[in-house]
Amino acid sequence: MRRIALLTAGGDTPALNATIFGAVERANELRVQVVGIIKGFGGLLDPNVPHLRLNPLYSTIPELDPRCGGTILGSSRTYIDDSHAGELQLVKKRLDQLGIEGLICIGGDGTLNGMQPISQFMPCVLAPKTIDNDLGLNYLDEPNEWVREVDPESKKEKFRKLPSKQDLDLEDIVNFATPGYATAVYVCVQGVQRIRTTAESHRRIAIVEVMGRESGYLALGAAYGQPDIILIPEIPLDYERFERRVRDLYDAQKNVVIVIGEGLRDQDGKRLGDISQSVDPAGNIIFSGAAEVLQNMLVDSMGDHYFVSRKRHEQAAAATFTRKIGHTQRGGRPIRFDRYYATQLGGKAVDLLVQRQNNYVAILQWNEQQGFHVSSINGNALRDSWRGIHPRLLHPSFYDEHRYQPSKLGVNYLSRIFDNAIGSDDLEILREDLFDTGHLKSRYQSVNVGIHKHIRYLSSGNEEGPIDPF
Ligand SMILES: Nc1ncnc2c1ncn2[C@@H]1O[C@H](COP(=O)(O)OP(=O)(O)OP(=O)(O)O)[C@@H](O)[C@H]1O
Ligand SMILES: O=P(O)(O)OC[C@H]1O[C@](O)(CO)[C@@H](O)[C@@H]1O
Repeated sequence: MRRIALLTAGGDTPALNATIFGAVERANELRVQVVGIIKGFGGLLDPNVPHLRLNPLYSTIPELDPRCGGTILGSSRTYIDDSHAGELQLVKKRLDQLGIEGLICIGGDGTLNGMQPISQFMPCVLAPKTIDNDLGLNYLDEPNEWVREVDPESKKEKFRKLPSKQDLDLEDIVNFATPGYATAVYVCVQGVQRIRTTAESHRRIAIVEVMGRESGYLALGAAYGQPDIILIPEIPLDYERFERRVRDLYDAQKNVVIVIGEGLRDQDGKRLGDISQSVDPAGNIIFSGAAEVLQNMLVDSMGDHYFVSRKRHEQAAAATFTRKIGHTQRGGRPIRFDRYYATQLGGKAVDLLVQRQNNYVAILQWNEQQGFHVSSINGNALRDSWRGIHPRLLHPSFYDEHRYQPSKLGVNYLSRIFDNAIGSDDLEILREDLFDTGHLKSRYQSVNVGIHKHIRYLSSGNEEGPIDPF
């Protein structure tokens, strides 16, 4: 393979540039040219196909820094409709015009779905990324535990995961952790710790919402910040029991810190934050505040009287507050775990592609004997009976729903990832860089400005035949 393309799709993560870097460095060694496609699958749907050379003369462009968060290629959730034959034909034609022989998509479960139709006409490999840590399987048989149902009201097709049929063994997990997850947890933990001391001082109940639309991995990881209660999307909220626990904790310690995953559901399976019906281009529902809904429930059921009787607050509303860690989870410098394994997974994706392992996924595995190591799996192994790929849900054995905390196995899982996740340079950068006086004197230099100068468009080449971007 002489020339490959690479794109990043879905929500960004702090480790995307590290994955791109790993892929480009490996391509340099193998003398493979790498073309970056701008803004995910959207770049392939755009008739101009904005793209850039990532390694002219087999040397990586200086703008590609594995220590910088985000993606220099930009990302989108633009949907390629494979039922629209003409759309796929256009994508094929455009990739052919660029002389592309294989495609690496860096993304999560959605991106792997989006890659499927393209892999019908061109070798494709997925390099994993997602802060949600939901790309992969708890065990190989898991795709067979999804069932298809038709919603009686909307008549729309829905997929539901049946209860796990298998106990979990950490060594069975397919893709133990995904680049982006560790840094996002690092940010959540710092957020929870900072919220705690102010909740303590002001005798308040804090509800901290973290991302993870389907899966509770981020909420579970936030346990390092020692919240009192963790609520995850996989376990429907038993409100009465939860409220009793909140009262007990508040009586004892005059403050409570609660972490909730944004996709938290009630007993009827309805998501608390799902109060708007809007969806993004990938079809994901845009959530609008599970934390606020939970706060309102506490305000209503505990009432002002509860807080007044304890001489702590005049009103329940003033005694409770919500904070979303929000997009800070997705941004900034990746910590060592992410940098190191993202780079390796990028390199592995190039190896798989040049070996023409079509529709393969580069994965990060863990076992007692080897520790973490990169490996691969055929994308078909992640597909259900209807050929769809689903987000990996947090296995119930990772969570102790009675204590609202990680279970023993959950602690074991997290400690494999986080025991050694931070490098000394991650700490040193704080001391050296955060209060650099230079930051006060110079404006932020966006990498987009430099990258923009490299971007080329298909329309500037010969539309009829292959163009040579190199
Ligand atoms: N079922 C699907 N079929 C075709 N394309 C899909 C499908 N699901 C998602 N995609 C496309 O894949 C891309 C990424 O999807 P999505 O936004 O769900 O993110 P992701 O890859 O799951 O990563 P993350 O969860 O970290 O955001 C989008 O461009 C989206 O349109
Ligand atoms: O950046 P957006 O489009 O608001 O997406 C937010 C979503 O992206 C993710 O970070 C990754 O899919 C989710 O955890 C979150 O729900």
